Amino acid sequence: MTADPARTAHHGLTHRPCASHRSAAPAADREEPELNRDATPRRYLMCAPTHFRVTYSINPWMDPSKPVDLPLAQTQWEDLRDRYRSLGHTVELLTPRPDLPDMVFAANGATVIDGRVLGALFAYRERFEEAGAHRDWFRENGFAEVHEPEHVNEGEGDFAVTASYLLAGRGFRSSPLSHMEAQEFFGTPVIGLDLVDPRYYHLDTALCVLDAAADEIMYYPDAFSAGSRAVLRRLFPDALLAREADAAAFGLNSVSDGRHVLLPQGATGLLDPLRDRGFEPIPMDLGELLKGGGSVKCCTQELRG
Ligand SMILES: CN(C)C(=N)NCCC[C@H](N)C(=O)O
Repeated sequence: MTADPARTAHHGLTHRPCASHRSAAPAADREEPELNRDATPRRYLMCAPTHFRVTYSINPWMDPSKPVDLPLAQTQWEDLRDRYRSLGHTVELLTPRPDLPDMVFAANGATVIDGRVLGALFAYRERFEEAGAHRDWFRENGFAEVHEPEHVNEGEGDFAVTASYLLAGRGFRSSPLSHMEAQEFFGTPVIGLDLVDPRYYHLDTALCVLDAAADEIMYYPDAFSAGSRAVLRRLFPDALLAREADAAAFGLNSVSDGRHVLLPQGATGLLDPLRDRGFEPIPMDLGELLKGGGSVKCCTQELRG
């Protein structure tokens, strides 16, 4: 495989001191990173895992032979919801449906920018009806413009919003045609990114927006084609690059409010790099939801504007 210069030159992290360098310093000399980031209040849409189960497999993480501990899934999900609220964010709730076991992954149901809603069209029959439940929720909750899409897109699973771009994944779920549809609808330049590893089947398993206003992201380079990696390097030269172990722990499936980064607890290698940039990482245990192939971000749809 061709070496990726951004990755090899910095031990997996671009333009920041490596975590292991910091911890090697004597305690007295160690500089504590400054927390210089501002959180902005967010509004999120979530759906309780009341009917969550793994009875089919539509991604490599789902194994129907592994039982889900539903009470534990519920507790983990409530911890996430309560954490958002304790940080000052608003959490809206979508009513779970017994026939839609993946509905807890609310990020996939739509993409909202400036109060305008681009609905989802799911790739798999098993999730098809979630899209209508989302659209109904938006209509009932005062969102005037709700677009029913023509092309397959799995909401924020494959769309990530920064100030300058709508980053759009393709390869496993969302159709490239949905990228043009989103660009037309939102009037935001879409950057299409090819996902090449089935474990990272949605963009939000491989890339996370840390500070939308500053176009600051983190991502796992190997989840993308060579051309898409080049595009990401060009547009985001200061991005935090995640290592394999943290990507495999779903570390890119995180949610940032500009200061706090709620991330799956197994992604320990991201903690120091995030702190070095002035973020406050908050590890969350969503182990039961991981059995469905999702974590923090998958459970969280952001209602922008
Ligand atoms: C962002 N990710 C990864 C998500 N936003 N969603 C998780 C979807 C999981 C579901 N079983 C599926 O395979 O569709």
